Amino acid sequence: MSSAVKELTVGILVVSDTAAADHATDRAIDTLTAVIAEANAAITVQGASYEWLVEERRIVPDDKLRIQDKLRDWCDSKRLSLVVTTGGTGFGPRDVTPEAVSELLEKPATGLVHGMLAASLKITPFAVMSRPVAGVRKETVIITLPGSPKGAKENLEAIIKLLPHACVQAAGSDSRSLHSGGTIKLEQEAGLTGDAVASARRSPGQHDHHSHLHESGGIASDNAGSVGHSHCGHHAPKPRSNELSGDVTRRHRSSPYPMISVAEAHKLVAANLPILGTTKRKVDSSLVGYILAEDIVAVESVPAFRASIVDGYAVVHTDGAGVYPVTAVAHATSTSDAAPLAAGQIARITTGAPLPPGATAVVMVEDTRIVEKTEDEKEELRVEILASGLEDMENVREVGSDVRAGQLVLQKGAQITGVGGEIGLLASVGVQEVAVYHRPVVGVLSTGDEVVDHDRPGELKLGEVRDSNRPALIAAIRSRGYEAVDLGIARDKAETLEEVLKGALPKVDLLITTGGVSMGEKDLLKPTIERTFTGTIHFGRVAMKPGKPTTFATIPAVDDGVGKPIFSLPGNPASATVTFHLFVLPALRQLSGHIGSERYLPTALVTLDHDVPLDARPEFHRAVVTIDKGTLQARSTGGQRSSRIGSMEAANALLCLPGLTEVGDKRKRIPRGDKVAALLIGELTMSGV
Ligand SMILES: Nc1nc2c(c(=O)[nH]1)N[C@H]1C(S)=C(S)[C@@H](COP(=O)(O)OP(=O)(O)OC[C@H]3O[C@@H](n4cnc5c(N)ncnc54)[C@H](O)[C@@H]3O)O[C@H]1N2
Ligand code: MOO
Ligand SMILES: [Mg+2]
Repeated sequence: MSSAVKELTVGILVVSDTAAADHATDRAIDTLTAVIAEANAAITVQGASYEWLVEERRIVPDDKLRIQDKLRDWCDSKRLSLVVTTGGTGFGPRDVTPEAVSELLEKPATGLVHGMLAASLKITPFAVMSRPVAGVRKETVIITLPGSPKGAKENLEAIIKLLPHACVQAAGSDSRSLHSGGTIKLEQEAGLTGDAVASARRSPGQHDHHSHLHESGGIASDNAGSVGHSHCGHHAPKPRSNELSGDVTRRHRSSPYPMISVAEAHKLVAANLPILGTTKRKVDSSLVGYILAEDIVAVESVPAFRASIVDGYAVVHTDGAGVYPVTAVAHATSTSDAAPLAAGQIARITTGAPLPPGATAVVMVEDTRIVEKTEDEKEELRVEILASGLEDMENVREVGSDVRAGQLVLQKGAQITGVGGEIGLLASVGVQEVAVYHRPVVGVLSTGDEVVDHDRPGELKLGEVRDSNRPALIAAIRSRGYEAVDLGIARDKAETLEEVLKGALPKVDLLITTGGVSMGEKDLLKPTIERTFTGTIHFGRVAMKPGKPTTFATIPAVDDGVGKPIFSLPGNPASATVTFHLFVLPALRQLSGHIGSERYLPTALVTLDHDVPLDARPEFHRAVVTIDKGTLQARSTGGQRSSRIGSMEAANALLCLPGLTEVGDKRKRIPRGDKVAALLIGELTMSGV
């Protein structure tokens, strides 16, 4: 495959004892990756277009041999175009980077050193305390940057515009290190920790994420970017996934997807969902779950007439206590001209009935006594009013006293709940149709040669697995009021997957697939999304258990439609259901009009009924939360292995447990009685019921 844009591959080597001991302390990789990504716009050298591609990131201690080892690998074997080191350039006894680099350089590049120093001196006189070196080894340009992310950034920015020229020259015109866009390097290798440092390819303006295993597994606060189409004029990143060729020796041996935190994943989802349109719907029970796309004002007043609040007698309130003739009867039916009431008269009236003209209050029947009846005893002729000191309009609902015509009754963004209040309100004020946000239609696809329909008769053959993900997810989707389209099972063949996705995408607003997202050679989803559908994979690994390979991608809009979000969830059944509740449900809620933190399921602090062990990764531990004398008590559902769908049985909460890396290895369990945050995924029940 050839392309006009050639790649200049980059390695970032952080030299720091501190960062090597705890990768979480490193900020340089993110900073430098961002500088490089920003420099990517329109690089041309001798008429050819290039782009930077950060292919290696590594953290090593201040150790000359370790530094040199990496440099030899990156320059001699991997033939990267550029290596930037950061750290170890000071005067301290452990600062050895310039020495380590100098010994390996074949050609020094004093000009680059001058450029960096001159730029730094403009900012701080302390630049003289830095000892940068730069030069060429084989086809690779190497530069050393100071250790502080700020200093490293300033130095790199000072020379980055010139570096493409230096790299192209160092490589020779058709060097093997200038890869055509779209090719994958076979030599790509694992990061030092696998998780902590992974290579990523990003286009300018896109965020880059490397591991933050220490970050909380909790829910992102609502500071996501604007919601819109996924391709906002940026060109898509180059595919990172395995090739579709099926050649097992060409697959990755470490995941090319950076491990990001749950909070980062939430932000990426929120920022990359499309906006679905609005639609008009009748006010009836089918409106439950929809979110209003307009402010609603009352068409009519409630009550529409002056109405009695009680059963009793309409009176002129100034008449006071005494015996009065009953001159009329007012029932709660539609009557035209009711007979007017004069002072000294009363009229029998029922709750909700219109007050006769002239009446100014109603006395409850309990506060009256019959004085005289008709001969057949069917009607009352005279009644004694026992109550005195009545107020004007006592026991009367004035016209519009509940809601006035024209009054705002529901605001745009309000959800029509199954509790009934909103539908009742709309119905009462004469609103018969409302504009609501479209509710996403969700396609659910299982993948895997081993997966068979759950209701297939007969025994399972060796290796076969009944499809539990599809029925479980479809049930979860429908129970939340969204339409689910059952897309069946796709076999592990690139063409099949492609065909199924092509057929399904136009029919759905969001697609969920399960299986085939990890490291197996039959894990075809990521390459199919990236290569066949030119989709963008926003993340392909999340620091969480279960659900590590959770993948979120968007496929660009075709014609004048909107882009389609795809969640490729892990095949393991507990992983699929947990990640559905954690990521997909908030996405569905956002698509259907929930804004801000409302898109997330609620969380509450719950008290542990027993000790809970911690995992290395932040864990979403399935639990049953019950209300016990007003407090929330949590009990684990037992074995939490990702394959065990039984861990979701009866679960109504996911305990958000920190990873061991976050709490320090000493605290291996959270003791009984401690409170932890729990994501409430189901209804709460009373304990002992
Ligand atoms: N070398 C590595 N292997 C694995 C890693 C890793 O990081 N490196 N991650 C593991 C984790 S964590 C998970 S989770 C799984 C995810 O696997 P995939 O998403 O690729 O899913 P499959 O390989 O297709 O299947 C996994 C498992 O789930 C069963 N499955 C699949 N679909 C269904 C279904 N619809 N209903 C019921 N069960 C299903 C399937 O038979 C497998 O047993 O990868 C680990 N591997
Ligand atoms: O992340 Mo996987 O879902 O633990 O088994
Ligand atoms: Mg797999």
